[in-house]
Amino acid sequence: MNPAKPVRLALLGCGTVGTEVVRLLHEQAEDLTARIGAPLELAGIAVRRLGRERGDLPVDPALFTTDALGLIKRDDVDVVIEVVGGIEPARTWLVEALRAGKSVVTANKALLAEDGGTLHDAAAEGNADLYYEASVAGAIPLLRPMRESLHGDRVTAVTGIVNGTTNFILSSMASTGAGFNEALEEATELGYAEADPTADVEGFDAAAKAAILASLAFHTRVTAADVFREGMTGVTAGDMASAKEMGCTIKLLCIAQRTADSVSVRVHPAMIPLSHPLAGVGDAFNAVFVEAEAAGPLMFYGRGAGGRPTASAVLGDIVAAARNKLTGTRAPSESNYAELTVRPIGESMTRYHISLDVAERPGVLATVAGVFAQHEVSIATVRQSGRADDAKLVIVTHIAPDAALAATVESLASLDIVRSIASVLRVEGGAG
Ligand SMILES: NC(=O)c1ccc[n+]([C@@H]2O[C@H](COP(=O)([O-])OP(=O)(O)OC[C@H]3O[C@@H](n4cnc5c(N)ncnc54)[C@H](O)[C@@H]3O)[C@@H](O)[C@H]2O)c1
Ligand SMILES: N[C@@H](CCO)C(=O)O
Ligand code: NA
Repeated sequence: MNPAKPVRLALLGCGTVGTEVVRLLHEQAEDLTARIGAPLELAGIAVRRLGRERGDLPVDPALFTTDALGLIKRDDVDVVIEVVGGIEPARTWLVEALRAGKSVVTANKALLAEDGGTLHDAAAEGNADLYYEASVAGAIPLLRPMRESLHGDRVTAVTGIVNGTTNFILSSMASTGAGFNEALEEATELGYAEADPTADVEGFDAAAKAAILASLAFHTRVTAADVFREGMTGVTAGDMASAKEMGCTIKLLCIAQRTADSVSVRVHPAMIPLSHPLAGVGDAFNAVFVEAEAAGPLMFYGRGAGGRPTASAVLGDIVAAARNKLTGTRAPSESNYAELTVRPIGESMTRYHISLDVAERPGVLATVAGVFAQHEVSIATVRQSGRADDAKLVIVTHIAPDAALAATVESLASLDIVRSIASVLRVEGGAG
């Protein structure tokens, strides 16, 4: 029997993830051929600069090029793999590939969340596959279940830890008392962080992933701009200690919820009880809970970052795209029929943990309690610790609209008996 014609790949980017894609393609070549029914062949690897030492990579140095667009346009390229990142020139490259009917495999959550619609439209125009499993939760097979297995059910909520870098930092702060900068430096050395780690610690990366997850879960286009985002750089060792006193820990959570006609999507630090399954998710691991009406609660867990774990997800998409090329079939296209409106953060129901430094005077507690009553926010617990002429109040509320909780904090800040608002953290998962 004639050997099947190879499926030819163009790899764009050869960094933390790209180098591991090259290694896995080499290490698993025989098995991949058996699974696909044809060999995979690298047609070229686009890099930013030639000549950089890549001697340890099992690949012909002649494959490297700085002309990514020229590589994409070659007739002998069937599948384009993008692991460069950023919005441009990645968007231009992928639109060119998709419109030309070439399958695309990408890990680029920033681009998918910023302008996924353009990519999906180009895929429809070129009748091409667009796969992006690696863009959310790294190695975890999460997106294909969301865009295939759960398409017969009604997903109502997706909650989880979807950024490995910040989970590594928060877990280090909670377990070893490590400082923020020290933990971020280690996460960067381990290959978890984005090229600009601000994307991780300010919540942009998690917000991008939340938008992608919400779009798939709720069959409606959600972009990064629709996601309420608060990073974790404001989380202090004091917050972590206060959480521990309450039998809690602090995680950067992504929370996407839908009602009949709308969705709300938010990313922010939150206090969760140590008994919550997400509390035990450490290091750069991710974990995502999906609530579906027929299936009930589902949990996905695994390595959310790192070159090799992420390359596993990229390879899975490459195999799927290659199989489709051989059989002339196509991945499920975008499903955005629901066209749901996006609710503002103020309508989200949550609880707050508020730490105040107040003057040590009679009536302070009554005045503070009056502010909560004024905004119709019910107080669940108050802890007070006095010092010479000032005191610390730690207040945990019952559930209330975020707008009422935020207005309460604003009113407290204007009181002269409130020296400072040391911290404000949302409380999720039945904490406190
Ligand atoms: N690192 C992870 O754990 C991880 C996990 C999931 C998704 N991702 C995503 O995968 C993508 C790549 O991430 P990474 O960690 O490998 O980043 P990286 O910075 O290690 O690698 C990106 C590579 O692209 C190259 N590059 C930049 N501009 C280029 C250009 N114009 N032409 C060719 N090459 C160019 C850079 O030189 C670099 O080698 C990003 O979108 C990232 O968000 C990363
Ligand atoms: N910087 C990202 C990489 C994985 O998407 C993270 O830490 O989760
Ligand atoms: Na994934």
